[in-house]
Amino acid sequence: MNIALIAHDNKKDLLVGFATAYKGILSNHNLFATGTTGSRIMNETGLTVHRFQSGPYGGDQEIGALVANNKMDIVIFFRDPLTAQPHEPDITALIRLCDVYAVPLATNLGTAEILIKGLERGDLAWRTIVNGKSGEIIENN
Ligand SMILES: O=C(CO)COP(=O)(O)O
Repeated sequence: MNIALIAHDNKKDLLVGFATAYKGILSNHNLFATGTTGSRIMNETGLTVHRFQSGPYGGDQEIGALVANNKMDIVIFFRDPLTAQPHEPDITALIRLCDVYAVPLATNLGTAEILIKGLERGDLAWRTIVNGKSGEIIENN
């Protein structure tokens, strides 16, 4: 499965902790992230992550494009609800596209844990059936 990992600055520690805790599961999948989030996950967990632009420079939109092409299976986006972001329209657009395409989206730790445990249990196998085998969208991740 293709999994996007994104966190705003105040949530990056939380996402790195999440990625560390679930490294065993995440390492079986293709991971994608916005720029700074991806760097931190790679440096602090050792996981391989394909990095897009930083969020304010278009990273959310790049991930949104994959969602719109049904090539992203899960989005874990720990957004910061207490801090205004300069690229708020991009954030809203990504969340909207997840809803348009019924892509499982977790915006907080509680939901992310349920999602990752469901992934491990095979609850998301329907996505492979619907979309075909994922993982070939970007070879050099
Ligand atoms: O701003 C972001 C998501 O909206 C995250 O971007 P970075 O991972 O580059 O900090």
